[in-house]
Amino acid sequence: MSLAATTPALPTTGPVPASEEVRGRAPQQGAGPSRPRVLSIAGTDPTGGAGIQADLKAFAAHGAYGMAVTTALVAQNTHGVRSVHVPGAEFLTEQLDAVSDDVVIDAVKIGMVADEANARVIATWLGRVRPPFVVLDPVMVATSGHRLLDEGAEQAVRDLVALADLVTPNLPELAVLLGEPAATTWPDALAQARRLHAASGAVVLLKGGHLTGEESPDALVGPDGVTTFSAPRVDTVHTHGTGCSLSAAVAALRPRRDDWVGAVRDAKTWLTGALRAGGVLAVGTGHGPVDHLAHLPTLGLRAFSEEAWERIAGWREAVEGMGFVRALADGSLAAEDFGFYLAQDAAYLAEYARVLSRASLLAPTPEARQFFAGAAVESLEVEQALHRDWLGEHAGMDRGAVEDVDPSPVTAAYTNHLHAASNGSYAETVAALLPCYRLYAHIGDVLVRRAGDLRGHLYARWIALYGDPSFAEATRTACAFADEAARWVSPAERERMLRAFELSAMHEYLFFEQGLVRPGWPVPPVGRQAAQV
Ligand SMILES: Nc1ncnc2c1ncn2[C@@H]1O[C@H](COP(=O)(O)OP(=O)(O)OP(=O)(O)O)[C@@H](O)[C@H]1O
Ligand SMILES: Cc1ncc(COP(=O)(O)O)c(N)n1
Repeated sequence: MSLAATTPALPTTGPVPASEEVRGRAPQQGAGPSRPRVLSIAGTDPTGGAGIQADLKAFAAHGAYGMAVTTALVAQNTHGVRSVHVPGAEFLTEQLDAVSDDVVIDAVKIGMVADEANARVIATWLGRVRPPFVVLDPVMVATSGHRLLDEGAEQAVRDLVALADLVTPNLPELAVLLGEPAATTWPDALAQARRLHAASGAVVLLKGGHLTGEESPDALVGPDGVTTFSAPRVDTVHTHGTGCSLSAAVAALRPRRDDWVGAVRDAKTWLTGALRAGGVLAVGTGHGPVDHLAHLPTLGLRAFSEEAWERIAGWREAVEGMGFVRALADGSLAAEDFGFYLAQDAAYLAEYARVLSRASLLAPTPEARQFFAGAAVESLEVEQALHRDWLGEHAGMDRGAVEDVDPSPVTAAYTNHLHAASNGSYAETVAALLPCYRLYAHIGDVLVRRAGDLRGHLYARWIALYGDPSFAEATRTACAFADEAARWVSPAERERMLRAFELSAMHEYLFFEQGLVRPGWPVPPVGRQAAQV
């Protein structure tokens, strides 16, 4: 999202915040409340995409404490509105007073008011209880075409606009508020928004969702001019409740931002992500909702390492069944093939250690930093040295040649993937590193099982190393760190983690495979027949 034209910050309009003293109580001392307390005054949507239900999700998504007063009960779903029940002005007053007699309200968002009597109640309440930030979404007609505001109540909503700090009309609503025909171009809509601001004093957030084009622009029009917010138009039919969600997000953000520009910029960035993720929510068969929580970790998901392990079931089976692993288990693997494999493993571990170091650098806790730094040292010092000793002393390779061995294209592709993942987040880095632990520990088990009695086995020491309980323990720790990292990422990042894990598993397969299939690649010199290793 870019700011196409930026003007200086719009000042906060509206009278002085309601303080606790106004309500006859001692002001709070010390630290302020941990979250903004934000109220939605709106209608309902039992399918959860619009109205109060959407507002509460948008509040929560922005870390606000959400409250809600109901103007109307709406029987609706993703296809449209079936009927509307308005409990009435008296009950609305009781709800509003019940909240404001008890709770300090840091911001209020007003959506569907339903009828003139409700609008008048809200206007009276605002005159008495004036939250510091008042956002009005002048809901009139649902996307489905159903009226959500009585005909004849339009003047009452115009009066509410004059009491609001921010009003968020779409193009048809803007036209109704001005008593003019709807604008069909963005410049015409901006001119109308200027007129509404001049007539009402409220800052206008003009929404361009109803236009067509590559972008879905919005604009703040206030005393200091126009600030345009441009975001890519998401190709989706799931736009139910976007207006509700945007205005609620702005109300939730405003107490923690310096001005409306800051609040709208962040709310719009969030909404674009929520629109992108809405398609896979699978709520209803009509115009579905956006995913209000697209950016948040999902606490209910399974452990990452379990889900990832299941995802690679195919690769796992393929590795278990491959000729290289079978030959290693029954001892029939040619020394030359084993030598090539070990030399590539040494080349791989040198890079693997660098990515482990990067994981240590990115790790959020001392325990994780220590684990990955330790693993990097181990990779470099122990495993590489072991490989060199084995190759030099047992597999008959020249020690210098092993140290200099170039990574094969397969090895290079694997380590390039690891380095690329480590340019992402800590979570992605750990996810990419994990298959090396997990698959090796697994293959170690498979080898130990298949080889049976290791006495006299040509590759006994190697098999014993990977079947070692301490390696299994390190694998469990690495999984635990990956699971912990995954708890705090958004669904999109979790998907990147899974993809990184899956790609590493695929590279593991190819890495084993090159032990037997390596057409035309430079093979390090292997002189003598391997002694038992
Ligand atoms: N397809 C889209 N891609 C990106 N942003 C969109 C899209 N559709 C709407 N928006 C954005 O969603 C917000 C709401 O815009 P819109 O003009 O649709 O308001 P609305 O008609 O009041 O919404 P609602 O659908 O809830 O009635 C604006 O920020 C708008 O730019
Ligand atoms: C209670 C309520 N408030 C607002 C809307 C508008 O949302 P949309 O235009 O996306 O249907 C709605 N459908 N229901």
